[in-house]
Amino acid sequence: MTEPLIAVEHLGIAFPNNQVFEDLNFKIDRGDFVTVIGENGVGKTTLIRALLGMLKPTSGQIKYFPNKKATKIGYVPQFRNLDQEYPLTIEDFVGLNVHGWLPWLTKAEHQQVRTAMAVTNVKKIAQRPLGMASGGEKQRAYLAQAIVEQPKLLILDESTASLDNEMKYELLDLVQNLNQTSDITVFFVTHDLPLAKKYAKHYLALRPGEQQFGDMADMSIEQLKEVTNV
Ligand SMILES: Nc1ncnc2c1ncn2[C@@H]1O[C@H](COP(=O)(O)OP(=O)(O)OP(=O)(O)O)[C@@H](O)[C@H]1O
Repeated sequence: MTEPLIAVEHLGIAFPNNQVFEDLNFKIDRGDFVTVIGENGVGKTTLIRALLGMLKPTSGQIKYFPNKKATKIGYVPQFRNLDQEYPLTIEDFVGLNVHGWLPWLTKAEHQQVRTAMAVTNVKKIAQRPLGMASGGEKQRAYLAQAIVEQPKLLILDESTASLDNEMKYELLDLVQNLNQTSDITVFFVTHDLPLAKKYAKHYLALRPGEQQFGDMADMSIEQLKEVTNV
């Protein structure tokens, strides 16, 4: 049996007076494209924070293969409009996620930034201040920033919410391309079931106190709705 990228085993997470997860179990295989669906407040963001190592489980564990350090994670947040005055260019913004030894970017690191911009289709607008970019361009810049250090896992946290249809599909086409060509495993949190159905290979449906993990091919959109509604 091949090793997964991440295994979540008997995970429990509790806040004061709120047990979000009690016994959550699933695996993310290398190369997978997993969508996470569930009602508001069921714990999707909490799960992301735990995967990123920002929240300590109250029980159970998250195992990273071969180890946590080698399992670099890129993160694309939900779209929020940045101020037009936001001064950094798209190229500067993507470069923020390069953590080299020197305080400035080396030639190789500049090349890394250019590669990330090329595959996310923002290279032509590299010198545009990020605040002046359109919604879709901003999300593509976030995607470029998330992949610039070649993560193994890319987490999309409702990254397509508030984008219009064309931009949503454009962003997810790029993500699918990265998934298929660059050894990037995708963990996509969304409320958009048609989008999840089109791109994901597996789904993780969260409900209070239970979860269901399965093949997306086996599920219709109606069935996806059923497994997430309480
Ligand atoms: N730091 C915290 N302290 C206390 N309770 C919290 C904290 N963070 C989240 N919660 C609670 O944990 C539960 C899960 O929240 P979470 O944000 O993970 O849900 P979600 O599925 O991402 O929701 P949404 O779809 O609305 O984004 C909620 O009841 C929330 O109020």
